[in-house]
Parts: sequence; C-alpha cells; structure tokens
Amino acid sequence: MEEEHANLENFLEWTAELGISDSPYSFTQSESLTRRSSSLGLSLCVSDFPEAGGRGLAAVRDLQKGELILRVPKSALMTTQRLMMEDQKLSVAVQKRPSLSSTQTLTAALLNEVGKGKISWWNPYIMQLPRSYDTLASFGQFEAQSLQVDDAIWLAEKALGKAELEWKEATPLMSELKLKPQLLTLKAWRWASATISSRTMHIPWDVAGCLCPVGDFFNYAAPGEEPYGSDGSRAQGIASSLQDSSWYTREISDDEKFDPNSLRLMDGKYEEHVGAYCFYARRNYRKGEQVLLSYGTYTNLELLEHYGFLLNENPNDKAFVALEPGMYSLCSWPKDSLYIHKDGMPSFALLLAVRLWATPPNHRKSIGHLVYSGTQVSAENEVIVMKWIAKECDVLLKSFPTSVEQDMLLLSTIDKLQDLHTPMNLEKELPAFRGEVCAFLSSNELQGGRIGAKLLVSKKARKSLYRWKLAVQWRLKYKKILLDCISQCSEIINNISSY
Ligand SMILES: C[S@@+](CC[C@H](N)C(=O)[O-])C[C@H]1O[C@@H](n2cnc3c(N)ncnc32)[C@H](O)[C@@H]1O
Repeated sequence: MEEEHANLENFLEWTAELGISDSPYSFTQSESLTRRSSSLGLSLCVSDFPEAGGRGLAAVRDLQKGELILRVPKSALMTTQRLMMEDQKLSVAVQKRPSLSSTQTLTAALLNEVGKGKISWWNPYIMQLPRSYDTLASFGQFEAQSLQVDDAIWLAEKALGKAELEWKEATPLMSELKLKPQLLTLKAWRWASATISSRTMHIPWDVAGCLCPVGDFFNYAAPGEEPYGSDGSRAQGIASSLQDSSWYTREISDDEKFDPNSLRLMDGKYEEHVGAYCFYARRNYRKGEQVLLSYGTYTNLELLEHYGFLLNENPNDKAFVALEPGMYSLCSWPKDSLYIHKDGMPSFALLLAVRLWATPPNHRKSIGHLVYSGTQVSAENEVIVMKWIAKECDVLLKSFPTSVEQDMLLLSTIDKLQDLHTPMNLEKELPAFRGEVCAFLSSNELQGGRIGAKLLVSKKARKSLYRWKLAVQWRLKYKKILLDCISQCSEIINNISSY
C-alpha cells in the first residue's frame, strides 16, 4: 500500500515535469508559474471511488461546466509514432510489417516498453497500469457461458478468438524485438490489448489512439446519465469517447450552436492549436465529487466488451429479440436499430417493422407512409404488435436457464462469497444452480467442501468469481429490460382496450 502511494507520488511528479497540468490558467500563464511537484492539486486529485470505477479523479474545488481541468501535452502521450522515434529497433521491425493493424502495432510496442522495465522512460506510467482486466476478451469459457444470451456468448468468444489471432499475427514482430518469454504469451498480449482497449483516447493521426497519462484516470459516466449541471440546464450532445471522436460539453460558440457538428462536442479531445489533450468539466462539480468523462455511447454489453465493467443505470442499454426472417426484409433499417430500450419501450424502428409486418400484405403499400411517419396504423394493428413483442420477450425469458429471481439470489450469494470470511458450500447453498456452480468450481479447481478459504489462496478463482458476477449482473439487467417491455406492452394494450 505504501509502495503504491510512493509510486503514485513519483508518477504525479514525473507528469508535472512533462507539463501535464490541471491548472485552470491558460498555457502561457501556467508556464510562468513556479515548477510544480505534482501535475494535480489545482483542479483535481486522485481518489478512490469503490462504487464507481475505483481509482478516479475528484474535484479539489468547485468546478464550472466547460472549464478546462486538465491538459496533457503531445510530448506526454504514448503513441506508436512516439515509441518508434525513441526506439530504432522497434521502428525497423514495425516498418517491415505493414500488414499489422495500428492497434496490433501499439499493443506490441507497449509490451516492448514493458520489457525494458525500470530503464524505460515510460516506467512511471507503466507502473500505474492495472495488473489485470475484466474485458470480454479476458472471460474464460465458463464466464462467457454465464452471460446466457446467445449474442453475448458469441461476442465474448469472438473477442477471445480475435485476441488470439492478432497475437499470432504479431508474434514474429515481438520475437524480432526479443521480448522476454513471459511477454510473448497470449496472456501478456491479452493484458496489453485490454490496456489499449480500455485506456486509449482518440487522436487524429493514428486510429490506434494514444495512452494519455493522468487523462486515463477519469472514470466513465454515460452521456445522458448526468446531463443536468447544477445550473439545471440539460447538456447538449451525444457522446464523447476515449476512442470516439464525438465531442461533448464545452463552452459552445455561436457558430457551433448552428452547426450540426456541435452535437459532437465532448469533454476531452486533442487540440492541435495548443498541441495538447484538453479535458473540460462536462457539468458543474462540487469539491470532492468524482469528475467523470464520457467515453462514448455504449450498451452494458459494449462496456463489458471494451472496458470490463457495466453501469447499474445505463440510459443507453438495450435488449434484442429475434425477429422473424420476413420482418427484416420488410424494412430497410439495420438489424441493430431493432431493439428494446432500457425502459422496456421498443425502438422506433422495431415498432415500425412490426407494425408493417402486422398489416395484411395487400395493404402494406397504401399504409406505408403512416408507418414510416411513426403513426399507429389502427387500434387492432397496435394490439397485434404489442402482443407479438410481449410474446417474443416472454419466449426469450423462458429460454434462459435461470429466472430473474434466481439470478438475484445468485448475485447475493456471490457477494457473500466475495467477503472471503464467509466459507460456504456453494452446491448446497444454490441447488437451483447446480450446473453453473459445478462449472465455476471445476473451472477453478475448487470442488469439494467449503470454498471460502480456497478462494483466499487462489487469485485466479477470485478473478473468475468477479467476472462471473459481472456476467450475472449483465444477464439480470437484460432480463429486466425484457420484463419491462412485457409490462409496457400490456399497459399499451390495456389503454387501447379501455377506449
Ligand atoms: C480509463 S480507465 C479509468 C481509470 C481507472 N479506474 C484506473 O484506476 O486506472 C477505465 C477503466 O476504469 C474502470 N471504470 C471506469 N468507469 C467506471 C465506472 N463507471 N464503473 C466501474 N468501473 C469503471 C474500468 O475498469 C475501465 O476499464
């Protein structure tokens, strides 16, 4: 703990030397200030937020919406270009392999830097990186299956397969760089690619993005999740992203107000004219509050995929029901626009597609304009639509091996287990989950007897338990969206019938 603290102090001093600053003053003013021993302290400080991302950044004073709160100069950004400039061997090896993607190259370059240990110029930064991640690519077979929803299991398996393929393709590059054997493993590759996936920020000159010391300490809030500043105004815009070029709140100029692109304002971006990554407060913050950044608009599954966490309340979450093949061909909307919103309401496109499908084929052409304008076709049509959507949700819910109530019980048991002092016999505690519990125990070699003490000694099992919990939390939220959809549909049917 003390060592961690010393590392952080050392890191903040190093970042101050690089010109990273949370000074509210403009560049020239701040440059003339006396040399600082920490890059933070004037607007932000590092703090722990166990319920919202762990380590993050807190306001050290009241912050105003739109205020500049952190600047990271270009020279402090870890990019492939920068790493190649510093390392001739890396540069030669990379140039021989133009077929590797930018992200593969940055991943290999990061591992190359890690291999240098203390002599790496980037060592103070590397020491601050998490030791492990919970992105979907780090889910094992058991954890992936625990997601229960076919599309989600498929995505987790695809993420793992992709990491493996990219690692194989990049291995000749890493071998030429003579990386230590432990850095040539798939495990090391998965760590480095999760670092890139969860921490890089968008830059205009490299699609792989950059690693941004201190800037990557900001935890995430969904766009739309906290749109109200303490001034009560609703912030404009959609998302920003660590890796997305859509910008969020900032002082909006008159020109931008009339420009549709003003919807792409964000709370952090690389600004060419100052040669730095600049971060702005997306709303007013009180002293002590966590200052959050929007990395983009993500469903919970996408957050899990790229960042290894999910939000309790995610306004952008969605659930999907399978449509009949004929329905897809009836409309020209992309499949991913046909979904159920977090509050259980069918998306606009889903509603339209089902309304059209519920209309007799010989009438579809004549009522097409009504459907496309979003108007109900008729009371009968609407009842058919709502009944169909509710039935599909119900069929899907019944196809899962566990119910909402059972998942809630499982989650509270996992919580108890995470408190390592509660030894328990999982098989007895959770008879309804025999298969799942057995799979957890056998994938972590924990069979037989009480498992509290065993978890204490097995780091791998504790990580698996945590990822299992993420998977169960995710599927529970998914099922709740389906249940809410059934309620919404029933309410609409009742309203129609009462007229
Ligand atoms: C860019 S880093 C943010 C800083 C990070 N907490 C740290 O200590 O380095 C992104 C990671 O922080 C965590 N994170 C960010 N926002 C979160 C949130 N709202 N809830 C839970 N975890 C979050 C996730 O692990 C994510 O991959």
